[in-house]
Amino acid sequence: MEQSALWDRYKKYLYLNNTLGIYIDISRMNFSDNYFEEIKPKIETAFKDMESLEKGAIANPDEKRMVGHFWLRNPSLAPKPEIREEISETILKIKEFSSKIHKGEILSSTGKMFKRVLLVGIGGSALGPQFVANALQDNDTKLQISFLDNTDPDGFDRLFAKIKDELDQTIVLVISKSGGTKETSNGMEETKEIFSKTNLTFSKHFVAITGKYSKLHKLALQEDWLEIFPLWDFVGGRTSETSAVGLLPAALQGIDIDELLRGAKECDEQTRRNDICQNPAAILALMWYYFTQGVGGKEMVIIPYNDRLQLFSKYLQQLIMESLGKEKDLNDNIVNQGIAVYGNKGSTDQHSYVQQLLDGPDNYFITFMEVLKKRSKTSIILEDKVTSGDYLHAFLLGTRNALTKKQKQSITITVDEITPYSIGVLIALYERAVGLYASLVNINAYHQPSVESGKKIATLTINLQKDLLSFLDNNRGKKYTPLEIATEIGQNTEIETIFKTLQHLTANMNFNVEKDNHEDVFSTKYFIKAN
Ligand SMILES: O=P(O)(O)OC[C@H]1O[C@](O)(CO)[C@@H](O)[C@@H]1O
Repeated sequence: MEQSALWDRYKKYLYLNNTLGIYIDISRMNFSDNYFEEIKPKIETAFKDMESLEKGAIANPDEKRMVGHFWLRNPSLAPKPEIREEISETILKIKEFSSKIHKGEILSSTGKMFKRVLLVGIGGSALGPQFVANALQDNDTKLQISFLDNTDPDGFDRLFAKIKDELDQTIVLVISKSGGTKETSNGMEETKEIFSKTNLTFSKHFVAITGKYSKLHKLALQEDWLEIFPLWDFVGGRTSETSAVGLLPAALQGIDIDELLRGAKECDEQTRRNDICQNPAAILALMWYYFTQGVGGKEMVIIPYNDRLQLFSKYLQQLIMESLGKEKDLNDNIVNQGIAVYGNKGSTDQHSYVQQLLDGPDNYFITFMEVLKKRSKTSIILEDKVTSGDYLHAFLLGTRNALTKKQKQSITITVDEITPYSIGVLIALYERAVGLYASLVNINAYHQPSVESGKKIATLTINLQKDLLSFLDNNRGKKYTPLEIATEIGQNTEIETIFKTLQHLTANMNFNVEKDNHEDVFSTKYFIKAN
């Protein structure tokens, strides 16, 4: 398309909202001029689905629960008075608690002011807080934040070494909606251990954010933790950033959570509109739908030209892929829906995978994210009339044009600046776009039926490890090949798992499993020395 025709298309389709401080340019997606008209009946059904969701319909049939993350930023919309009260009370409690921490009215177990937050959580219980911290935390932050979002022992050690001198001034947020996620409970136990090794009373540092009556809730009550904040059934992990999951860590860091909530609330108001061209979430969802033809199997590359948005793609990866990656549609047909999400930041990505985007397979569309205000002070002039921010701007336009020249499609989202408000807007925008897209392709965006399968197999592996350790322990001094062990414990079909578990055990020192090296790795014998 000629440059002048592109400009006409740009003007025709630019979504611009001064209240939200956002522009969405879809002119470089190749939909036809009658696309919105043709798709109207479908998106109108999606609008209706969303409306009933907001009114409290059971939108998650297998889990039999409501989906109400929108109520978190506008409690008056919640369908029941007790929900409204609980949401408002929790926001108040978060603010009061954080203010007491900041003023030193709540002190650590050693009577010191808290300086650090350690967040222990995974998936939706960490990705939002990580994204928001990276976007909004500055040097004047009230409390520095770190994260444990895995069950990697080396990861634990590295982080504990980093914060060990300030452990007595660290507040630990253990976040788990279900209260039973293994990675999180392992992180919690390892953190407790570090506290007790340092002779600190952990309970005076630990705060739980979890569902009522969950295992974690009971434990926090029983061990008399510093505080407990609620999570509700109607908030899914990946849409929990505007619940205590996101608000408490943000408030502790000194981020203005009222502004974050206001951004999300005002974005919800705009994305509730039934006119496609006035609804930024509908515009996004319809672009995704246009590109995937409603059958998925494509890639969405998110490239923000701003370091603060670097974790946005990681955050969206869960929001989009856990919501839209589904085997079956709502009528039980096998559809294998999904859009793969990846990205990092510009212009860094220009020096990484953009080469493939330009020359490789044509199975993706890009969302460029532009932030108009590059800095809060004036910049040095690097060369005649040019600053570093001008280069950031130029690289975005350069890459975008280079891709257009190669017939690659892209959306560009522009925000005025990165503030708690604009971050709230972006979160609500994508939450709603995901919901609308799910309706368009007739899937349930609010369950994750298959994530359990990996967890179940992990449990079987752990049980197998226990069995083989008991066997070696009961036969100390005797040496066995993996196959002999498998036969002895009656698990011949699990030979590969047994082989890999033996390799894992001998590489670690915990249970004294040793091996006699043999040149045929499968004939190597394993044993525990006799006492
Ligand atoms: O907050 P929880 O219950 O610990 O769950 C953590 C994450 O695990 C999942 O349930 C699935 O892996 C995610 O949906 C969720 O965000």
